[in-house]
Amino acid sequence: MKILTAAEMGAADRATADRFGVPLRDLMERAGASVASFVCLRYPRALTVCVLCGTGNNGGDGFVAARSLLAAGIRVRVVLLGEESKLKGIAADAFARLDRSTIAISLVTEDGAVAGLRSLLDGSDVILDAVVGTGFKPPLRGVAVAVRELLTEIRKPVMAVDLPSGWDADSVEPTAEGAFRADAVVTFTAPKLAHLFGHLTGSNGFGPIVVAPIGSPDAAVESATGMTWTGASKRIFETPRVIDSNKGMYGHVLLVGGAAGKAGAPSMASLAALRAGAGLVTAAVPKSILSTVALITPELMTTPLEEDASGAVALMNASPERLEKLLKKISVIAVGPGIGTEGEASAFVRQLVASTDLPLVIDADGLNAFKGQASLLKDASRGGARTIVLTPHPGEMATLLGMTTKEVQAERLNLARKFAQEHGVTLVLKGWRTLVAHPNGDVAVNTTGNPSMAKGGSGDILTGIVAACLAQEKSNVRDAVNAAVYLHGLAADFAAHRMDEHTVLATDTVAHLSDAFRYRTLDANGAEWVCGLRLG
Ligand SMILES: NC(=O)C1=CN([C@@H]2O[C@H](COP(=O)(O)OP(=O)(O)OC[C@H]3O[C@@H](n4cnc5c(N)ncnc54)[C@H](OP(=O)(O)O)[C@@H]3O)[C@@H](O)[C@H]2O)[C@@H](O)CC1
Ligand SMILES: [K+]
Repeated sequence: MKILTAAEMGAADRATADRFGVPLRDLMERAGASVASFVCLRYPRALTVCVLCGTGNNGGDGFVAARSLLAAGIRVRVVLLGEESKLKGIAADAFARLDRSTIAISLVTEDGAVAGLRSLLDGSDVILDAVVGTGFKPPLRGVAVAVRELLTEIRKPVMAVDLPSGWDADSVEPTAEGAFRADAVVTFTAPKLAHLFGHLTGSNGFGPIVVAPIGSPDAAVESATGMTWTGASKRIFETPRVIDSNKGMYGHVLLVGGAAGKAGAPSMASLAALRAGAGLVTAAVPKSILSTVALITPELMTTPLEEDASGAVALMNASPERLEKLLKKISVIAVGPGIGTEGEASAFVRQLVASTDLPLVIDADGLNAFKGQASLLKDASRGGARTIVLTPHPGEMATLLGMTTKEVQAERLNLARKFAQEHGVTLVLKGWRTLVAHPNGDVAVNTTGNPSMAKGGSGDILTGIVAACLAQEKSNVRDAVNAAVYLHGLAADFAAHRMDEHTVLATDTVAHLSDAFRYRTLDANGAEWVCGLRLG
């Protein structure tokens, strides 16, 4: 699923009309109807809905939604914010089609009249915000400002049509000064940048944002930014496995990590790789922790690595003879969890990365082994011809780039894209809205995950899931990594839903992977939930 700018959305709408013969009026009809359907699905007990409409086409969607809600047996009140004479084209037509004998319409043209809306809003079960959408550029002006202030005082759910009014559709910032509050958003055809980057819904940004199809064919939707949504890639894991499956078909993950006293990280990564569907998982860890790592689950195979004097993985493990033995029949290597930077560990990691053609996932201190030497990763990836996936958190990314974490966070999107392109790697930059930057410059934005993941072990679990997804989908690196990131956050969302977010452990996320794999993002109306956990 592509992510569009406001201009690209407008172009898609026009192309739908001009090249595919679907009148804009029909698009508006479907947009309004899909908003009404979502209200009925989300708020089945709503008896009265108030629709706040602007004078542009966003307001037009609101008029159509009002008509559809009435047809569904809901009492509807429409408030037009602005002069009726400003309505034009399809929005004016939609307004004219409202039956004033069944729908009460209020006109509000000046600030002084806004206070009078309070009882109307208080008496509604749901409020629809159809004031401005993708045609808006900040700052908000006119009566819309007073209405926004009034809404902050009213404790009724607000559902935004297309965008919460006041958000710039092209914003990649997490917050927007002066935007309407929203508990849910229904947008159309494709998400815009703000839908995936912003905290649009609820106090934490966890309310639903759904994308309703309204009749624009894929060929009419073009994006120049190369931005996509990770969730769409999860489809690759939604078809049942072939009936005569065997473990050889789902790959053999070799998890390399650990050090004396650091058995937890490789154990958790291995467990996650098994749960995420790898056919076989072997943990190669220093021999002094091998028996501890093996205890994580009996399905895990283990192989001992020699230790140096500090208890770290010794460089001799990367000799050609030892590597040949270690990597036999392996499909994906994940290196880094718990490996540390003591002793010979970093030299071992660099030697391993340089000595094999196998797909690699590099995490944690596996990444820190390349501090000041990121060009070695470029050499190893051979311009993207070989699969290397890096999974840094912002601090590890900062180390790789020789920058501060703050500088990385300020430029996440551009830095991730540039690094992936320049080094020919797939880069997973973790954090709120994890980014998956691909070697060709495309970037997928992830919308799952929550603050319960801010705990030791989360990164190790992701490493295991990425490796397992790659092992199962070796020829489809892009979808495998996007899906892994999405599934990891989704499993944590299920864990946080069932438990208090403070109490969720990284291994609880593994325990909820099954919910994540079974989850479907399409609702009964055919709308795609790009944000928010769809339950029931
Ligand atoms: N294109 C299509 O085919 C389809 C489009 N669809 C729908 O159309 C929406 C886009 O419609 P749009 O382009 O008319 O813009 P829109 O968001 O209503 O804003 C324009 C209005 O806002 C006003 N306004 C502007 N800035 C403002 C400010 N700072 N502060 C206050 N007001 C401000 C501006 O007032 P003016 O500047 O004229 O005084 C004008 O009245 C899109 O979000 C989707 O919902 C769907 O039906 C599917 C088919
Ligand atoms: K809106």
